Amino acid sequence: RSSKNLPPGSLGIPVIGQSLALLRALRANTAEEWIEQRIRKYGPISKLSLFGNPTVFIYGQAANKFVFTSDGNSLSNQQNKSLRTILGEGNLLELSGPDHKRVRGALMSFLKPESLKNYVDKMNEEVKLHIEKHWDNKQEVKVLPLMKTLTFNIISSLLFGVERGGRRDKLVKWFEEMLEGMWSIPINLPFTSFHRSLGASKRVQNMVKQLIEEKRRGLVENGADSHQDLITCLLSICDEQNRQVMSEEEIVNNVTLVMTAGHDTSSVLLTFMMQLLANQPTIYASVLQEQEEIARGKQEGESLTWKDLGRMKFTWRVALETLRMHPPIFGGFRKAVKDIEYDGYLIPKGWQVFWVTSMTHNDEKVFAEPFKFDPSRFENQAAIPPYCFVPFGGGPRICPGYEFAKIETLVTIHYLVTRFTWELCADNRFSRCPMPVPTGGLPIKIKPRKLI
Ligand code: HEM
Repeated sequence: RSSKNLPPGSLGIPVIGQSLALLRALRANTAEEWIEQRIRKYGPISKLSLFGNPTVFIYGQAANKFVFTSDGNSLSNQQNKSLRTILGEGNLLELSGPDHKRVRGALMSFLKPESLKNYVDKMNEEVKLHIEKHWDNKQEVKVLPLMKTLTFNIISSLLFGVERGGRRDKLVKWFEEMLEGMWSIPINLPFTSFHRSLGASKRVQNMVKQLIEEKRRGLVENGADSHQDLITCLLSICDEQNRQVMSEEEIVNNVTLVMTAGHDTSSVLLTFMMQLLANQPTIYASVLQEQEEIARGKQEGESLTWKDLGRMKFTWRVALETLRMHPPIFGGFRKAVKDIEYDGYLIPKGWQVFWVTSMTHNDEKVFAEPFKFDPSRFENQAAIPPYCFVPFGGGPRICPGYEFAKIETLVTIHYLVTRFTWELCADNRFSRCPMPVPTGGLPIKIKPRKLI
């Protein structure tokens, strides 16, 4: 045991600790203040108890670097038990060392920009169909639920090759049931939400197994394109001995993870972009100008291309600034694999380490006037100190869906901005559950617009 002391703070009431206080603050959207208060009381490093585990909260550039770059020998990934059971033990979040590298490498072979650039057309088609079905001829829409539908459909089509129809409808229903219990207490009794979620997860996983079988047949019998979707791609990746790099169970677990990790996050980003654009007329005008220039160069019905996305520089800066101010992921946990000394204190083996995204995002030493919406901060991203802008995390576990999220965001905003004008019907408040949810799911009044 180290001679260092534990950080200041209290572990609170057994089991419950400070979990309810944090959850209450998240729901009231005062979690940042709640954390500021802790810092004023205990300083930059403090102990508390969250979700049944003793925890050390740390923040700032050095803390982020420590969390994101520590290898599995000092900090391992720490997910709650419900999430782990529902997604399955072979999901990337549970893996470390060579297994993490192997599975992540396989996922990246589909999610890297060089592969994804071939799917802009497909993304484009999903977005246009979504707008025809849910936005055209409407006066009022709720943005968040629609963005969830859209991002789910994009994932179904691009990653699983499940197109519109009965199968996709079933998948979305089970998937939503599965999500409900992911952050629940892991008690498996017939009336608990964890139990319902586990049942839904079985159905989702069975469908993925069925898909795997179909894709395997497609590859063997019909010589299908190995890059037609994520599942086919994962089935085709082999090592030097020609053995499949990922087991079937790993494919099932990771396909379910990607569905979960890529769905809410992107829909939250799109929703807050719509809100911020409605509140920022000058920025909205610049986004519109950029998008109209691209739209004017297109024939009727012509799809956006990878090159077009490369020209949407200002729009992407707006997305980055939205992520700075409203990061979908509030923060996360790691687990100390051994006793660790950090900043003069002891983090004992088995304790959690808690990091919070907005601590550096709202730090005026890093981002001047942090509460001002200013996309120009991202004109020179290299000037932002490392480990300070972390909506996608950092280090070896940095979000592998970054490029996927970027493409779907740019394509969606292109069509929404060029085809509609909108005004907000509710206030700008939101709560976190744990993703940010704006009042009423962000209802807006929309009007169609023509290209000028
Ligand atoms: C705006 C959209 C998104 C945001 C803000 C976001 C944020 C994050 C963050 C913060 C992490 C790291 C968590 C940690 O270090 O503990 C992460 C990991 C991950 N994300 Fe995303 N994400 C987004 C979109 C996506 C998409 C579209 C996909 C899939 C297509 C995806 C798949 C994943 C996966 C698989 C991991 C785990 C990586 C690992 O452990 O190595 N994400 N994401």
